[in-house]
Amino acid sequence: MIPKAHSIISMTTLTARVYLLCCDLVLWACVWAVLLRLDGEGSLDLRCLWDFRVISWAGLYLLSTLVADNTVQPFLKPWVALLSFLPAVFDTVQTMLQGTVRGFSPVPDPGMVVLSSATSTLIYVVMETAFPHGGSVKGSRKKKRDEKAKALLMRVIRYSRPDSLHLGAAFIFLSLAALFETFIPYSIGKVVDHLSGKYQHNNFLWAIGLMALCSLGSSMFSGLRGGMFMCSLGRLNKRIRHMLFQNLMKQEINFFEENKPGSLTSRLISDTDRMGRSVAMNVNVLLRSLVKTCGMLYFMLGLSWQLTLLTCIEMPLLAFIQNAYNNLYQKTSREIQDCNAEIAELATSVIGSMKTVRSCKGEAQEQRRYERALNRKLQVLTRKGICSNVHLLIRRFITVGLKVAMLIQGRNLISTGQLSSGSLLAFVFYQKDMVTNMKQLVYIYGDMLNTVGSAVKVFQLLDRKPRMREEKGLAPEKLKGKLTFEKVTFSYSSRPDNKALESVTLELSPGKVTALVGPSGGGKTSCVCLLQRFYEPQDGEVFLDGEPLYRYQHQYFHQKVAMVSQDPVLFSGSVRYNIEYGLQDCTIERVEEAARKANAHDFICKLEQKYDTDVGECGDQLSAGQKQCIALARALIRNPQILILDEATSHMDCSTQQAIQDVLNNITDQTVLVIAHRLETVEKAHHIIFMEDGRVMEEGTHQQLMANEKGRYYRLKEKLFHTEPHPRD
Ligand SMILES: Nc1ncnc2c1ncn2[C@@H]1O[C@H](COP(=O)(O)OP(=O)(O)OP(=O)(O)O)[C@@H](O)[C@H]1O
Repeated sequence: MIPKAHSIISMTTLTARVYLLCCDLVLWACVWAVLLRLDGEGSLDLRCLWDFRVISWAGLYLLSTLVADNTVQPFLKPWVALLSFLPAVFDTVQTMLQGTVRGFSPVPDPGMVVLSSATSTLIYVVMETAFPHGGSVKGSRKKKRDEKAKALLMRVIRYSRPDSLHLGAAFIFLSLAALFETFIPYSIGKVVDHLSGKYQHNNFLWAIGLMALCSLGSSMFSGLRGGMFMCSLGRLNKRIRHMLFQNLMKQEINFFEENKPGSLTSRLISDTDRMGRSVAMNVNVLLRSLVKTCGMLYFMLGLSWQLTLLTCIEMPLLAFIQNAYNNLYQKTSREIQDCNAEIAELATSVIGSMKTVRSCKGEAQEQRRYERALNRKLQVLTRKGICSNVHLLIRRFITVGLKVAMLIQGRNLISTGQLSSGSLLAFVFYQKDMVTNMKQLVYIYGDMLNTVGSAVKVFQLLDRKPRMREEKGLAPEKLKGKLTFEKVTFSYSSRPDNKALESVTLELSPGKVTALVGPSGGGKTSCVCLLQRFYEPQDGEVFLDGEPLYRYQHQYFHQKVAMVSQDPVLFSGSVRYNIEYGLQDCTIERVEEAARKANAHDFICKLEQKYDTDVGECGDQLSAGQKQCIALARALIRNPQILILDEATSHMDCSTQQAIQDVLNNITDQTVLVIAHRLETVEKAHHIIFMEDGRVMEEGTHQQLMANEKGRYYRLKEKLFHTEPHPRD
């Protein structure tokens, strides 16, 4: 409170006030001088007085934001509002009490100015005490949240900049539609007046024509406006999704391990959609409501200022209730979003691993998990429903009460001849529309801040920088392919305490086949992952031809390094598409040659549409061995300098394995790394590295390692390779 109290009496506040007062004085004087010249009396009727006050308030409000800083503004703004409206309210109430309408001066009483200052100070102090704006932790947190939401909203709007042409056209159609719509109740009132008074055919026809024109115009421009906004929404959605997907593609593998596919797809699909809606839909409704409200206010004041005043009482009450409801709504919406992401993730993971679930008899357990997730969502939805109903009830109560008061006052005005029955009917239409519009205005603001919650998640993904060292674009024409691990230590981010590799030093030479062997969990696949730059080592470095891997250009590097894994991933599409994946302008001859080398050509030719046969979702229509053959062909077609086979032949039959062995035997200048449990492959490797517990334990040729009868390789060979073929191969 102390800094606030200080701001109330500070010199800055006083200077700003004096400055604004002077500006207002100039305005009063100008209007007064114009009036004196026009009618010689210098007075206005009540409606013009209100119009003038609204305009002067808007001007002073704008000025106050320009001349004062953030600390002074919260105090200055209520003062500006009071200074502008208090004299008009005073004149209006006095007129209501006395029942006579007289001329009103645009220049307020000096006492009124003092009263405005005193009242605004008092209101400010009371409000600050009752609802601390920035003083309390909760208050400042809410303020910060709102500011953040507004900043995000502005960012969403900035993304709509390329659609400014569409949005501009939409705004023109919107204004025209709102204008025509505003005229409809007025024209209905005129029709009723012509029917109830003395009938004049021409006037009646004119009124009917006006009504028809307004309805037609409103429908036509509404349609055009809707179409334009939908088009902008579609374009914005497409842009955001594309950018998001582009950024997702750049992320390191760790990111995809930390974020489940379900929640990422939810961000990509529903959150981008919600975010887009916050702009196109809400801005559409917001602008339409704003334009309509201004137009209707003008007509309503023209029909009866007393009834307009009654209508205006409803607004702050509804706004207050809506504000409270918006906070609750935002909270529950966030919870529902989380529940949806959880449900989607659960369903995706279970459906994606149905075979495992079935073989482990996990159906009942998964059903229970899914039901629990659904129940959580149901609870939040029920809570949301109850809040919404209570909110609706209170709103109805206020609306009905004020409508009754308005009709009683309308009846009084008709009996004193101040209002025609047609005008009352028109007013009732306006009032109904006005309340709906105002509700929409308040609701839309809340909903915009609310949908911004989705924007937060989308922007978080959009702004995320991949946690990989920036590549330096190295792409030498000639690559030897010498790979070296120098004291590499690495742990996965999900298990930072478990060292998958510890101070590993090894070398893979060009023209040689190196085999990595060792017990399960020894670190063989982790080596391969580092070689592929899926992860970065915490310590040490992996070099290719003496340069750290990260220095190489991404495209270049993956063109030179090809890998076939134990469970290769095929994409839904033809066999040919899968073999030439990522290559451009690849001839069928090259595809066939690669397939022949991988011993895949024969079985492909037996397929119904040969190379054009669809392999199904993830290659489901092929056997595991056939998938490995196609993956091998995909690697060989690239003619890579470095070929990695991670138990790549484990599902292949003996003849295929033999064919692969032939490929390996014919290696001349390529660097080949194999992880295999098959004796022949390992035996024939030029160099064998034995890994255990993330460390290199032994290395050498088969003969060298077998010479040590107490060695780990010897024992492993005895244990695993005593029968041929090995069960895993
Ligand atoms: N994605 C992962 N997240 C966390 N830890 C992992 C991950 N992958 C492997 N590990 C751990 O890293 C260590 C080395 O595993 P790695 O897969 O490299 O062994 P491997 O020798 O290839 O085993 P296998 O022969 O069974 O394939 C193990 O302790 C393993 O539990």
